[in-house]
Amino acid sequence: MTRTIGVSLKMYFGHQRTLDWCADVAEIARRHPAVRGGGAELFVLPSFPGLPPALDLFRDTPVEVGAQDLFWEDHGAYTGEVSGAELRELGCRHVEVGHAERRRLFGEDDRVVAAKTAAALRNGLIPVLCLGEERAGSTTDAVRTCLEQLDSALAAARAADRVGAVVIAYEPQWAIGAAEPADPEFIGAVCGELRNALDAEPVLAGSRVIYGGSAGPGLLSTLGDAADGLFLGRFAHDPAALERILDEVVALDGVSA
Ligand SMILES: O=C(CO)COP(=O)(O)O
Repeated sequence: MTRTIGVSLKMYFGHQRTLDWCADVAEIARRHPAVRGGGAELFVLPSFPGLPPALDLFRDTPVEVGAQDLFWEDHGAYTGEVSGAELRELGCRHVEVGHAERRRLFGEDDRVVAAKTAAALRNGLIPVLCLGEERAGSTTDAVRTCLEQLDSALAAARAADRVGAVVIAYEPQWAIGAAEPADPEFIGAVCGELRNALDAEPVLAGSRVIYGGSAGPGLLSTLGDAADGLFLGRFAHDPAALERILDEVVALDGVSA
């Protein structure tokens, strides 16, 4: 199976460090068997100014580049915003929508998330749709929250008849920025239910369910096939850590082959 491995650099790095990190990851991607053999699909989300140089640095690799946010309109008097149309024109493939930090710090609510998801799909971008419960609780509660968020996030795209493949990043909010990820069994149970929901809808064919929230080396091996991959933050800042995760993809492929 192909594993989807995404990295959001959030606002951690300055410009030069972003370029150095992308150059190191491009070098790993050019030679790593997980990427060369198609076992891992890698996408990277730098800050907006990092997009054009990152697209250049990854040009001769299969690594996809995307943005951490977009505006819900495509053109106009929206000072400071960046449209999905421009991201697509640049060559972006993915765009993140609904991250817990945007909800908490920038007041993005379900309506905004739905409008941005529709804008992504309308512009041919794959939304990396972040879903997750605020507080740790039962898997039943987590699944219910995620399914409600998924339904609400897709509402505007459905109304416009523009639903397509998405990457769902299941990110329990309480596990973001923590020392450890959520319990692998818990992750597997929630991702499994999200997978069932996606499989029930042919318009969502090709969608992926990946896990984020203090994910790092070692987690993928434990999860096995319970998730389609990982959405990484801090624990991918060292390119060597990302390489170890790609090594895990190779080992898992060996196991399931
Ligand atoms: O929010 C995340 C990815 O977007 C996860 O971040 P951390 O892995 O740093 O907790």
